Amino acid sequence: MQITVLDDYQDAVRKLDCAQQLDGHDLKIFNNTVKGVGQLSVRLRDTQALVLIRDRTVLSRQLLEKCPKLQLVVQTGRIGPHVDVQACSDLGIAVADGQTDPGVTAELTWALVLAAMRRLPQYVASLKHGAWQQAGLKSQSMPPNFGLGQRLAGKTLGIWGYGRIGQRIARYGQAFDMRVQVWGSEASRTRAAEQGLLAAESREAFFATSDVLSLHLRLTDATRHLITLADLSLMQPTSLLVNTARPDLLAPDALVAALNRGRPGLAAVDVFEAEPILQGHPLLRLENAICTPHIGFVEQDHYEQMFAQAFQTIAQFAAGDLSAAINAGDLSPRRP
Ligand SMILES: NC(=O)C1=CN([C@@H]2O[C@H](COP(=O)(O)OP(=O)(O)OC[C@H]3O[C@@H](n4cnc5c(N)ncnc54)[C@H](O)[C@@H]3O)[C@@H](O)[C@H]2O)C=CC1
Ligand SMILES: O=CC(=O)O
Repeated sequence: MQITVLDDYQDAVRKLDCAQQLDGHDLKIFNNTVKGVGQLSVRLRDTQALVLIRDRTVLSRQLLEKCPKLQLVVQTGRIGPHVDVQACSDLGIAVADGQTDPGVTAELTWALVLAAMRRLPQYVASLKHGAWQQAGLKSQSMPPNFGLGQRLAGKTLGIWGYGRIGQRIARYGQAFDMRVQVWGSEASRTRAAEQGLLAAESREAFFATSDVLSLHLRLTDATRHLITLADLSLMQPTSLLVNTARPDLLAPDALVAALNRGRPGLAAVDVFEAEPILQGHPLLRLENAICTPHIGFVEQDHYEQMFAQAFQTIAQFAAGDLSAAINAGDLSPRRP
């Protein structure tokens, strides 16, 4: 089979042990992202199995119709709205997705929380420049007391999106002796209350009382631009907003505007509207924002797990086994 891996922007796949599973197949790996249907269809003209990393490539009906040999789409992680599964089914293309480990993103989220609350990037940078600023960082561009950092114990952690990752975040928050509160659907709040957490009384109270507010919603039509500047403006000047979920959960430009107003006082962000983030993006310039290059899922063992699962699905498919396809029962008979 000709197997194409799109968006391997970290050039990771060739280095993985599990890539050996694809020996004997014609493997094409692209580590630059192209978005136009025209360019992508040229790239995918002879592809029979396609491996997608995250949701950078939109597989629209228009594109899929221009991929005459495509038989299988495999996502490393959950399929999202970027894949038109109905169009795949209509065209006889099997679609399979995989599990990511929620703990991997939860750990990165906590790395960001600790780094932001204790001002690690600033302390590390200042020490590298020869300054031993043990009594607090001093910089004209920082608000008063910014450089002293804040402890977690006794503070309130707010979680919106009490799913796989959100529930890990809650457990780790309890381990730091934080008061954990959940906002979101009635079901999420009920589940949180059953598990001994607090269910926030209102959206306003949730934003106003969370010292660390972490987003773990999925991006859907219902959650797109759900969080507004008005919500963020309710946060305290000492509070931290963390987004390792999706950028479009927030209204466009709301976070930068809110940080510029000092409410919340801090942000930690792993996901951006345009990735790679454009140099000169305001979030990269703001002293009170920590940014990482979408590495919530990036970790050695996790890469092996995600790709091993994807490559196993391809090997099964090549052997005629369709059991991993989420649309197996719905496939048009035009393709095997
Ligand atoms: N930074 C990174 O590398 C990674 C980011 N992610 C992102 O983390 C987020 C969470 O992922 P998981 O925990 O695996 O997802 P999940 O599906 O287990 O949980 C998502 C939560 O969103 C809630 N939700 C969905 N629609 C909602 C709505 N209309 N209103 C209120 N709540 C709603 C669900 O009830 C659920 O509690 C996703 O956005 C995912 O894309 C996931 C893995 C890695
Ligand atoms: O951002 C990564 C994901 O799995 O979602």
